Amino acid sequence: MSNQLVGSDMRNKPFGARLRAAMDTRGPLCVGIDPHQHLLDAWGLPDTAEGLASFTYGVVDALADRVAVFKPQSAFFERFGSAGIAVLEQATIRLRDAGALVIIDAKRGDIGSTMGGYAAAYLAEKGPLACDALTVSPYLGFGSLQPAIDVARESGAGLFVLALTSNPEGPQFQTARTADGPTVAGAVLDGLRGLNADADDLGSFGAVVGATISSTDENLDINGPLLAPGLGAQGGTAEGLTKVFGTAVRNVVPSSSREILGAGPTGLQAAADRANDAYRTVLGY
Ligand SMILES: O=c1ccn([C@@H]2O[C@H](COP(=O)(O)O)[C@@H](O)[C@H]2O)c(=O)[nH]1
Repeated sequence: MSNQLVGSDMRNKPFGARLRAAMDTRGPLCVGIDPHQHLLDAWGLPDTAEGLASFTYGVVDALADRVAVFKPQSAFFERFGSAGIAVLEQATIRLRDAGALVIIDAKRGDIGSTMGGYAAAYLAEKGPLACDALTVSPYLGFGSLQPAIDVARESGAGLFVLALTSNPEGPQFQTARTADGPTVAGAVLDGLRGLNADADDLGSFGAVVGATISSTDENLDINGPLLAPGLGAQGGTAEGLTKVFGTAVRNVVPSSSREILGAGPTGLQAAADRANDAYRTVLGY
């Protein structure tokens, strides 16, 4: 597989352009790296920072040059304190060096001045956990994300803002109406549409929309990527993506963690290739 698609020649392009190029070349699959305790057990690894490292680097070595996008789940690295964060840091560097894109799933969200701290850690070009994109939470107000938006624009990174999450509790807040009329999710999508208005093909500011939501009346045409977790273990299917995303389906980044990781170290490549083929067909790659 080629390492060139998002390699050094593309690092100066905005996240959206790099994402489109990576998905065009390697297929749309995003592999979630979620080292659950039960998966460490299943892989015959101890529930320690060393076990975490073997698991994570096993995924990196098997898939870094054949999958376009990876989404490490920060919670499972934080579980091991600084030693776990060091593994996340190393894995991110190795994946990016192999030409893959890394979305760190940390769902950060705070008052604007504090968002600047998160942006410096994850989104600034030389940040200690510099990645291609970060998941963020808009529940302190869409405007509270501005410092992260500013840093992302400057460094060419991207953001994925929670809109319609895959968990059954999500609608309690996300489908509630704001004082201005749209739902909370609708207001998030409107904000993203504005941020991506000038982007050529795919903007760098995406939404998280679960593959499990079955359908929505919200307008998902935001000229930006739509990160779709919830596939496999949570019940979402490749075929169901067309129903959820309609005309925006080509901008979907289908993300699957346990379904792929559960194949074990020797089954990873076949599981990823199988999933990628299924998503290629449905998303039109
Ligand atoms: O709405 C959301 C947002 C994020 N996630 C995260 O994605 C993975 C899903 O893991 P699976 O094993 O493929 O179910 C996990 O890290 C979640 O925190 C989500 O599921 N839904």
